Amino acid sequence: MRTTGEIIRGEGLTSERIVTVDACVVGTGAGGAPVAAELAEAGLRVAMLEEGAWHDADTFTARPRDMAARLYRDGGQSATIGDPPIVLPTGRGVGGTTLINSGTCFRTPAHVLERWRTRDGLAELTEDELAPVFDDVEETIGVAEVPAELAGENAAIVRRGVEALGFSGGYLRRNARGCVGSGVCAFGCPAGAKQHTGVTFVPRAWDAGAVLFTGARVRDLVRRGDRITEVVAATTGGGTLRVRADVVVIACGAVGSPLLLRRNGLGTASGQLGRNLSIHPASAARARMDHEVRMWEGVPQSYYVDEWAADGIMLEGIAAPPDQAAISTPRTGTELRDLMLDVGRTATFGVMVTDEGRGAIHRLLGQPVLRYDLHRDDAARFQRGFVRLAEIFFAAGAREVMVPVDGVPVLRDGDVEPLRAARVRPRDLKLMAFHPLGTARAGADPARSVVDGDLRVHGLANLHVADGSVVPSSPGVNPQLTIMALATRAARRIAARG
Ligand SMILES: Cc1cc2nc3c(=O)[nH]c(=O)nc-3n(C[C@H](O)[C@H](O)[C@H](O)COP(=O)(O)OP(=O)(O)OC[C@H]3O[C@@H](n4cnc5c(N)ncnc54)[C@H](O)[C@@H]3O)c2cc1C
Repeated sequence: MRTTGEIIRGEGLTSERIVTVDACVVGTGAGGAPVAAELAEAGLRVAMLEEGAWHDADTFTARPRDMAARLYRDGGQSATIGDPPIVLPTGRGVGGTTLINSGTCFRTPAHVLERWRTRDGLAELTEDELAPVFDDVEETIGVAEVPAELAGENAAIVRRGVEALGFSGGYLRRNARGCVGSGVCAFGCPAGAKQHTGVTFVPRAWDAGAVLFTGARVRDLVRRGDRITEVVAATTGGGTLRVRADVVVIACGAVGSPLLLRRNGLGTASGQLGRNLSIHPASAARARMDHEVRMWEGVPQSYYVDEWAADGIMLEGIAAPPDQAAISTPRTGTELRDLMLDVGRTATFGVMVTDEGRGAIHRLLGQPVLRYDLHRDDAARFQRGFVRLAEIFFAAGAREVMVPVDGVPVLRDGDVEPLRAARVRPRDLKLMAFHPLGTARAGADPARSVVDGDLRVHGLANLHVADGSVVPSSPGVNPQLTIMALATRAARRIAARG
């Protein structure tokens, strides 16, 4: 497989350019790139349009403050408004958010597929139907379990606690061939190990003749009857790119796709476009240990605890280099200074919740606005998750545990009662989220969903959406494999229809 192919950069497109292809795929993240690869390999002439740039791994500095501005939309500062406000970063570049994600890979759980079949009428999404698709996706992106020696002491601490208490946990499966544990997955893998879609599916598409346009922000979708005839993008060079195609696939992510469709008056019939936003809200607790942890050494997200997955609570590794840890620690002044002086002996671990709450996406003054209020049942899940995580840390020998919950003191001497007894409201929590989903959800009923089971927009013959926005409900696990599998399956169905 090639690692580079034909890139037409938007900076060089300063006037109008018209391109005619069989298929136009907008966005090169977890959804778009697999579609482009599949359609090109099926013999279609494919154009990939990506708003962001192509980034070579050898330009990645491993310094969060350099890389966030380069690889994230809005420098990683995007957030929801609501109770509480939640930081919700996404990637921008060839590879989309897979370029800066942690590389964790879970298949869609069976009970989630069952829900999509019964609630959403997606009868064909069975484990048997999807198993070969997952196999193919995992082979393309090189999914394998993290070896213990790369997992780092941060994960080893939690593993010791989990084993002492008899809970269920394990090393995560990830897409990082030749990982050396650089510890900065979220800021562009400097070893080039992470197998994001820009270095896996995009080269597959290139090998089959596809062309990639970068710096091309799609704004308009020209409609004739029930078909989209032209995709129009503004280029970074100030030009206009017009792509005429028989098949159009929108894969701008769960924020970008509903906004693009709504701007063009498409997919709005059910009233569901832009609604049903789920985000898997997440947070992290810190533990001060008596020994050196150096949490930034090894794979930051290498271990998980799924003992309470049925209750919608997953614990997953999260760790950061010291500068990033300083930014993300919800403390100030001398308290922050003291914590940072001890950062070498600090362990962190995350709590992620399968959310009941749902948000919505709007556009205001040209900017996306995400409204999301944490459901009180989800606040209770965080409380239960933090109690369990604190118990795990104490079982592993933690001196003290800090949870990002207003009003809860630092926990000491193995005593989690101050946290268990607290009345935790949504506004008391400091949260982040990494998995926007559901804003153009798939379903059999056009009155309740935006796309059908083949990810085609209801009522339109050749317009598809293939990204996180089509995921019908919060899957409870990190979603990249789900998105890649749904996109791959949809592309195969498009190609088979001819
Ligand atoms: C820090 C972080 C860590 C994560 N870790 C994991 C993990 O370990 N495992 C996991 O499963 N998931 C993880 N995720 C989430 C996962 O990466 C995303 O769910 C997934 O990439 C979403 O895929 P997508 O196709 O919906 O969107 P994206 O991957 O975001 O791709 C959308 C692409 O469309 C482009 N685009 C947008 N608008 C336009 C436009 N108008 N014109 C042209 N192009 C456009 C964007 O620039 C972007 O490249 C993580 C996310 C973050 C932020």
